[in-house]
Amino acid sequence: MDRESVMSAPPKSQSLFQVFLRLRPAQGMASERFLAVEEPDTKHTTPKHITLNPPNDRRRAIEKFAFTQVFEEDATQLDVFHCIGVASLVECVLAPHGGEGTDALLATLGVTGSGKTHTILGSRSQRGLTQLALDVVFRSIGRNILDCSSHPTLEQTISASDASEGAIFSASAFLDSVYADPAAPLRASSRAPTPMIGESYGPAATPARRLHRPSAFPQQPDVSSLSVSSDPSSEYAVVVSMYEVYNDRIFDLLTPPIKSATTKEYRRRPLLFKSTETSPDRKVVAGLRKVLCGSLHQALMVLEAGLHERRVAGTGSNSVSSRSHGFFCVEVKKRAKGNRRNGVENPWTGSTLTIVDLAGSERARDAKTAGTTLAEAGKINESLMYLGQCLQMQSDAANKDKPNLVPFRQCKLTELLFSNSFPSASSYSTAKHRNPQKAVMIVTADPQGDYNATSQILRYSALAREVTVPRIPSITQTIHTAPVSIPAPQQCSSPVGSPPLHNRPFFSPGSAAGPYSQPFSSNVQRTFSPGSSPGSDDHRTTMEVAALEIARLSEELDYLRQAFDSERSARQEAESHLLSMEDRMLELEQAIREDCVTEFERRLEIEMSRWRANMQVEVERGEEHWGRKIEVFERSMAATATAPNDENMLDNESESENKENVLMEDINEENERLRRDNDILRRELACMSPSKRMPLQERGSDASTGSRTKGGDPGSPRPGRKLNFNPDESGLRRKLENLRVSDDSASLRNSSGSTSPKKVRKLATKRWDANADDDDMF
Ligand SMILES: Nc1ncnc2c1ncn2[C@@H]1O[C@H](COP(=O)(O)OP(=O)(O)OP(=O)(O)O)[C@@H](O)[C@H]1O
Repeated sequence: MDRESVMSAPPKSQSLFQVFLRLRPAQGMASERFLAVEEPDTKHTTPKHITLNPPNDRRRAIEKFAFTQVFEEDATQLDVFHCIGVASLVECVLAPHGGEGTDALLATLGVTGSGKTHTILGSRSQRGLTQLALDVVFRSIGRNILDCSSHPTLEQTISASDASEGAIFSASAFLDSVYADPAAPLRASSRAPTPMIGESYGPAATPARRLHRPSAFPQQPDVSSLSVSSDPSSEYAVVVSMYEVYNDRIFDLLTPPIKSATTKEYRRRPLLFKSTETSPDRKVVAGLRKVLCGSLHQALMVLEAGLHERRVAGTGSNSVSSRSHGFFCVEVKKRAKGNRRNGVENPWTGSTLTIVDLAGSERARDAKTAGTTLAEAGKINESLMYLGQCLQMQSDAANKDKPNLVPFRQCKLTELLFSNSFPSASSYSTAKHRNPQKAVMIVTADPQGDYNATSQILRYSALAREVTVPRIPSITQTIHTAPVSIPAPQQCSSPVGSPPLHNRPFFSPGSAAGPYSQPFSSNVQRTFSPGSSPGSDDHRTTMEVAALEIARLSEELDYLRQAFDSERSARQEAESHLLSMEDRMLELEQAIREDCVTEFERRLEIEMSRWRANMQVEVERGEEHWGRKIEVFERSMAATATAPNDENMLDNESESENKENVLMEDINEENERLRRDNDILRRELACMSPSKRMPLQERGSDASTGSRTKGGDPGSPRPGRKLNFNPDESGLRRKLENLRVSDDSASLRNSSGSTSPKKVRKLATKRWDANADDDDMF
């Protein structure tokens, strides 16, 4: 099956991308050039093939790649614009012959710093393919374009027909919200580095800061003479939207970031790529902000605003390196001219030209990236690896009867690029069938840049590849021939461009073990040295096998190096995340500890003050009690001294002795009880460690419950009774009652010094001094 028949075959076997190669001119100190462009053969006028000569490594295979066309260093933006057929892509979108248009995709792919952004977005003096394509779109639609200012319902009708549930804005409203006063000083055009960390925005990039309106855009190259056909019976509206894929998530570039309530940082909300109610068979980026542009100038202003929000950073490989895959979408909406039918507006249909500036693959070692930028690079490399696999598969599918499934769901980038390129199951069943999108990929390369990274990109993006194994001199030859000259690599035995070129050994289809597990097979050209004798065939074969193995291993090594880079960056990302989590945990632990200490000290202080107050009450109570005792004793002594006559003397003496005995008895009892209480208090004080004590409330209730359950008087002292520290007044009073001397002494106190004779009992006499020790306790 030749290439033409492959391309015209039904969608299942269609190659999705035309692939062009653009070489970047040398800048600064040029190192050794490893890429050579082959002269076109007689049938072609433009070069299509390049050769990659591994620098300083004669053991590595020489690779030859075929592209739709190769643009050399001197090719201008206009050359690229014309040759890749941007005008025909625009024409497909405009659908000049009626009906729905065809979606078109234009993307750049390459190593970092190889010129992708230059090609797509141009520079301060040169327009890129995006600006040129927009120019052609507006020029071609001409007067058939509808504008919000002249058609007030335009916004509303477009919004109603929009499948992506986007928010439609008129250009004037959007630009007024983004740009400062038109009279404000001018800002140079083209993107500026945005100081963003992760997905948050630093103070310099807050939405409060409005941009300065660019006064003029570059006018070169000029395409004013170029316009393509549009449908004269239709009227058009142009809707522009922009988003980026950063760390595998989609962010709208035209929606301002929102300030987070918790972190106070400005953040964008990631969007979903999904099927909606109005587009069940097609995935769309849902919820995008879209701007209705009535002129080229408005569209360029929107582009400028979106580019300002795109993530870029300076790396060791490129001073303004794109850190995300940027998508710029020009939706051309179209409807039949004329009056409404039955009062209903004619329906809008539409096709989209999507222009993609992919972030470049990079090696951490060369780019000297670290932290967030290194983690970004890991994600970029990973998504580009998946893109490479998809390109490989779709190309293999184009050359086989039984197509392989393109694994485009592995990351957001490939989902966005491929998921709508194939007819969905539902669109097979329904009559409505969209034309498959037309896609052009421009691979950019620096012929003096990073050989390994360039070779890797070319391997999976080229339309075809051939490998020439270098001839390695035999050992005998080396010994017997002196001096030894390094033989030049053999040329391919078949010219590049012949039908088998569509085979690509890298990322072999159906290889479950990964891209590096498949040895070279189909298109390795075995080369034979013309000077070798037939007798050395065995040896030569062995050497060739060894050379093949070396080539395979070096390729495997390249892949592993790349995988290692991305793994390392992922690990570093995880490690930095872990570290920040550990810091957070330490902070939390510290805060909790401080809270605990404060709470503990507060409670301790409360306990101490309660304890001090109780002690004070006890001391006062004891003093009062002994005061009364002494008073009673003094009174009784005075009564004895003032006895009226001798006859009663004996009686009085005996009565006084009895009273004294009773008093001593009471005092002894009271002493006994107070000693017990005192012991209890001492014991309690001894074990009064704040951490071991129950909360006061609990203990208070325990004590009271305990005395109730024993059925006795809660106020009567018992061995083992706990002190009640209940802070409320009634508890305190109860406790004081418990500590009262006795009923007798209470009655003594109540009668204010008049001892009642009824309560006097005769008991064995006890010596006062025998109890003197008891007093020491107070
Ligand atoms: N064809 C060209 N002619 C002149 N200058 C070029 C060309 N291609 C690239 N450059 C210059 O090379 C530098 C790097 O180019 P650019 O930023 O486009 O690289 P990139 O591939 O987009 O890198 P990254 O992936 O890191 O964003 C820029 O200064 C750019 O102006």
